[in-house]
Amino acid sequence: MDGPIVRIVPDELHIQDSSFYDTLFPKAGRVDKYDWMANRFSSDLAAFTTPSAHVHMIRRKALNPFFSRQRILEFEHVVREKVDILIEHIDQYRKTAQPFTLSRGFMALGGDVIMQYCFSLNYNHLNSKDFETTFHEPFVAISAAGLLSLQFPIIPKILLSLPESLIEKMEPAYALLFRLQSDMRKQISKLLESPKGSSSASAEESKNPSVFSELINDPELPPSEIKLRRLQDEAQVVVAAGITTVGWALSVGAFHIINQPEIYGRLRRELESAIPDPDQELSWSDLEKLPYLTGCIKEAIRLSYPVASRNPRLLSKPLVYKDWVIPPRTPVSMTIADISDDEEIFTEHDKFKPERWIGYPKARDGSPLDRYFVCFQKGTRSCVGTK
Ligand code: HEM
Repeated sequence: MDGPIVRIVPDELHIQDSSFYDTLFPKAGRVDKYDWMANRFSSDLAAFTTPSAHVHMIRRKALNPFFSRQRILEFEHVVREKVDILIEHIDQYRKTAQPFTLSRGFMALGGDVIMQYCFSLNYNHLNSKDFETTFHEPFVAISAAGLLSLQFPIIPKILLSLPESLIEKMEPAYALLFRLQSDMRKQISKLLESPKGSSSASAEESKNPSVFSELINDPELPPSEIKLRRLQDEAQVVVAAGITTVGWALSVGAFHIINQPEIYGRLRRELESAIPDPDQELSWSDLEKLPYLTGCIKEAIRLSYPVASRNPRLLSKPLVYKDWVIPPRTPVSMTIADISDDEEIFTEHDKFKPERWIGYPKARDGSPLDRYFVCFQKGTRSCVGTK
């Protein structure tokens, strides 16, 4: 097994060449996913799992407005409220000199923010004792089951036919997942039953309408797309995709910053000079202009390896790679970690080096380093939650 192209399973090729990423994940044109992989998380009707580029486009178009920069900025005050709760708890641990697991705090934060945004529901994981309750365990259990389901697609079907109480005994982490699914079902059913154009009672309670209360009223979505099962799949994927990625990136970033006094000191100095009065908050629009903070965020995401699996794509046109021409619709994959770990691009790739992102850095091949920041993937099927 040598060279940049490897046939990793009988019908799939894998390419290891960072400069080819933009070609396999283009910004336009028909890019299908591999249908063999669609149902491994038992949510085959979500935009993320949809194999067909055409159906994906319909689903993605409906999701995009909720994740625009403007919409996220309007929600900033809620994120701050939740962050303040986390900080209060950390302060208590500090005062009482009690150890605690910071990564659990970040998972709780991610869960509370995303459930509030998507459903106007407050799961209040941030106030569970020692952040005991988070979505971390159920989503890890789903990911592990997903690997098995990929090879044995019968498994999710069998699991889904068993009583929930039995599955909970086999894997207790599923208890929280079932609660989440049941809440989503109830919430979506309530929204579906409410007259078109009106928002649900729970959405009214919130200062912000929720993603799903609006999605259901999207006039451009065909009726077949506004069905309970389909919306439940979408909700589960949005929640799963957002919580563990963000929670883990924050944990990895905090680990490196806390353990390296030089990095901690430089970040602190940048923040202190930008926020001379700690009672005067700086908005996200101002924070994102701070170069060292931005470098820390990018390194945290790069080194958290958010999506570690390979990502096969099927393109409708022949793919030309060096001397090879790959026939249309051949599943071809690349893996984000291969690019994030490419020593030719990120020297000392395993080191947390925020300064590598400062200024307008270039990779050795002369392209902007940002070209190789592929943690959100690229092109038509890249992450919807980048803002
Ligand atoms: C550090 C943060 C995050 C990273 C690094 C990340 C990374 C990714 C990647 C690599 C994909 C493509 C996966 C694939 O196709 O196999 C993806 C898709 C997706 N992400 Fe994220 N994500 C992050 C945060 C979020 C957040 C906060 C949300 C929403 C609350 C979100 C929602 C989604 C959705 C819905 C998709 C599917 C998009 C589609 O197929 O059109 N992600 N993400």
